[in-house]
Amino acid sequence: MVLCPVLGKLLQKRVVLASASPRRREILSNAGLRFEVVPSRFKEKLDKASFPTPYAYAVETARQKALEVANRMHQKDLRTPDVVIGADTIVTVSGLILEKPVDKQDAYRMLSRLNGKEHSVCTGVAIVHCSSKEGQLDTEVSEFYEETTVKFSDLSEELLWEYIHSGEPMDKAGGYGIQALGGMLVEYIQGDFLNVVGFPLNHFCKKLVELYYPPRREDLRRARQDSIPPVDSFENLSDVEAGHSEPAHGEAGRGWDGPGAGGDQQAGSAPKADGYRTAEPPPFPADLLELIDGFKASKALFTACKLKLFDVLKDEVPQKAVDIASKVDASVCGTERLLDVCATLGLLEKSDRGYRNTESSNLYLVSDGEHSLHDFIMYNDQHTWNLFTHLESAVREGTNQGHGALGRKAQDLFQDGPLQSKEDQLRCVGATHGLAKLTARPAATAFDLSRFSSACDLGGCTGALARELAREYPRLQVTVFDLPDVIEHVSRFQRDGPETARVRFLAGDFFRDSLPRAELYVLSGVLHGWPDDRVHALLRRVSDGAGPGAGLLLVEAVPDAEDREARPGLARCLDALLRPRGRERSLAQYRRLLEQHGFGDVQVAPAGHGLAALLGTRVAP
Ligand SMILES: C[S@@+](CC[C@H](N)C(=O)[O-])C[C@H]1O[C@@H](n2cnc3c(N)ncnc32)[C@H](O)[C@@H]1O
Repeated sequence: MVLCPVLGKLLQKRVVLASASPRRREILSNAGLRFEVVPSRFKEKLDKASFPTPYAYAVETARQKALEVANRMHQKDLRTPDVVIGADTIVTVSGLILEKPVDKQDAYRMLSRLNGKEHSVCTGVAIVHCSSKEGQLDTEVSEFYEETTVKFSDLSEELLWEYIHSGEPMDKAGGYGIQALGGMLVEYIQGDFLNVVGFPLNHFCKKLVELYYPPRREDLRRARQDSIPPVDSFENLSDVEAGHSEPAHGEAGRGWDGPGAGGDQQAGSAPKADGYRTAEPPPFPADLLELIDGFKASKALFTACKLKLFDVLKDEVPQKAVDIASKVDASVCGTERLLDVCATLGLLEKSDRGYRNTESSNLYLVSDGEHSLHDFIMYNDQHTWNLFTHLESAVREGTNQGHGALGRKAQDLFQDGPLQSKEDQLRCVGATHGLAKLTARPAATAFDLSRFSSACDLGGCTGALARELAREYPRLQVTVFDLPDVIEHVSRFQRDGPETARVRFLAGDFFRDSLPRAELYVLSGVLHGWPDDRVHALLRRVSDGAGPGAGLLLVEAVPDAEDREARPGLARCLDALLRPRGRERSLAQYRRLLEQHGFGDVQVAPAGHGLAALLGTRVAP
């Protein structure tokens, strides 16, 4: 839905956002704008001292970013974009400009500077209108900036470091993101919230009003006597009222009222049944094309990980394609193309000196990093990719396709014990570890568990959640209970920490072997993998071993209506159709399972990333 009629003015145009920021992308797409994303390669290295004000610097950076994309697309594409939007957000405190932190120490320096004080967040925005005349690119640039004042609370060192370790500060100006965890640091703001997130939508719309609905002649005549009234409202404007449909400086005669633009059809341009005029081309389906190409982007990432490109580039020093190609034993032309695609996807930075990892690639894509998702990506490449080639039959038959995709007989999939090669097992363990590292902290802190002194994480894999629990509750001893084939690999995923001594690993089968005694049992991401009879069998065993007052903590993805609308929910919904065994269950169904097995007083809390946590207490039998 187009929320603001003036944005409808851009619907028939090829609009490009010259920014890799997911936050800007979200703000603009939530407002109904359709656009392509082409991250700018302009390096933010203008001499700050040469600008009279910080906002002049932000506006110029935004302008350069947008112009770089406009020029590149004009040279490389058959179609020049109509509008390119560039933006640059900076944080200033006591006259100093803070951009994105380069590492954790830098993030600490920035956040300490902001601690307990007011600072200013300024976003410069450039709207570049492009046209091509005899093969030459012609551009007209409109620019503006928006400033918001933000006040941080007095924050402890501990909190600052905890926030830094969450990884959130790294790709954000000033080292914090107000829309997520960073919101906790902020006492108040004065001004536009979305400006702090990364894009001043309100001012952007006002600017479009200025451009697309310039004052009428009679207004100008009146304005000669009075002063020009500021544009402070855009909600009620329509083409009919304003009598214009192109920017003041744009090409004439291409007016089109897109759906939601609020304009009437004009005489002589018969509307078709789908609402578009016969003579006008329909809007460029950028979102659809992006969706069609989506699998190529995933496969490019999978291939780059398989070749270990990100391992080669983990040093800060940029490297040339030819050197990278020889290190990964691949062709120079193929490697160069893949590197360019990775740079376009925002996974690498490209400069005259070569390619290098972004901060986020160093963190998540290098294969041996503490937070590496390499195994998870490889698992998706090798297993999930194949599984999804069976989506059509899964949808037609309404059954899981694990047997087809994995080449096994259906009944084998319900066997306990090892089903895969050692190499596959290790990859599965690594994949589970990578994901569990992302979700462990919110799961461990969803409830106050300080009343328990012992816990047993059933199917706890490498102990990612167990370690978070031990870190959060200093008197808690945690046993991780998992299959022998898994426990065999866990040492590869351990790092030293003060909690290490309070986490132990025990090999066993939770359907057959006796379960360790504990005050708190944990089942995280386990139950959805089993059909009802197995879930009841497992819960019966847990319930039999738990004394009155013992806790059972469940952490599971819960597919509710809202979740299905979100992308991760959508993917999980299809996963559930394709996975070999197990089933999705609602929050109410999990709650009922707990109660059926003697766990009452069930509390529910969100555990982040679409997961829910449920905590039940064993009632006396
Ligand atoms: C999807 S993983 C969840 C891992 C972890 N709890 C988490 O939250 O990320 C399921 C875990 O259950 C373990 N598991 C499966 N069957 C088991 C059994 N019969 N006995 C013990 N553990 C088992 C698997 O080895 C795996 O580590």
